[in-house]
Amino acid sequence: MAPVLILYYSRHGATEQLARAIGVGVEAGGATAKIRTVPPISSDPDAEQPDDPAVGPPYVTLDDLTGCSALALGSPTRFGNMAAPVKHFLDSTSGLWLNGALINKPACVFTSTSSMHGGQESTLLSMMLPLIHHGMVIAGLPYSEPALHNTTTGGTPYGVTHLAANNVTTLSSEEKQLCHAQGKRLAELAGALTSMNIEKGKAV
Ligand SMILES: Cc1cc2nc3c(=O)[nH]c(=O)nc-3n(C[C@H](O)[C@H](O)[C@H](O)COP(=O)(O)O)c2cc1C
Repeated sequence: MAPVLILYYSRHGATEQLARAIGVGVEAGGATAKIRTVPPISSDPDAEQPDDPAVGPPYVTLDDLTGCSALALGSPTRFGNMAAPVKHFLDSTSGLWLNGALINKPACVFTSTSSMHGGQESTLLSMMLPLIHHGMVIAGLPYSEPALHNTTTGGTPYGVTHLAANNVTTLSSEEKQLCHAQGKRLAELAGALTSMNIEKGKAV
């Protein structure tokens, strides 16, 4: 099966921690986790895309999206919404939309906030919208996951989250459990949907 793409933007490392923990769950679900990031946006409209980061995952390409069996998409919360670099990348995917390249692939979303009620769910919901336009199948987290009931930090049925209170990027035990569950669920859904081989069609 094609790899599960885990794509995120992270300025201070919290969203990256979620991405890596989801990757552990993906591998536990029998798939390969391919972790990628997006470049920051420059205020100079003529700026070239920077070289891949010296440390950490390389920048995503459109081929990474076309070639994945599933997508986990992560962003820090910025004013209750996804960060601009993530939206900027999504806005470059209209060619994939035209070709129906992502139709019927499962996807999940994840985010980090610095405050408990700072907009985790609104960010997650806003990140789902472009993926729904692409025809992806959104996978949240079911309440059969005990950590969803017990968490006093992050974790929502809309997708996994981290509460980075005081800028602490380390995941709580519940956040980690939910990341593993989310990654495993995504990998298993990718396997099931891939083997069903549903006809995809094109957007237009
Ligand atoms: C411009 C900006 C807007 C932000 N907006 C919110 C917000 O609406 N709610 C919130 O709780 N935190 C907000 N934060 C804090 C980040 O979401 C939080 O620090 C997050 O954990 C950063 O993730 P990262 O470590 O992956 O970069 C904001 C940060 C910045 C820089």
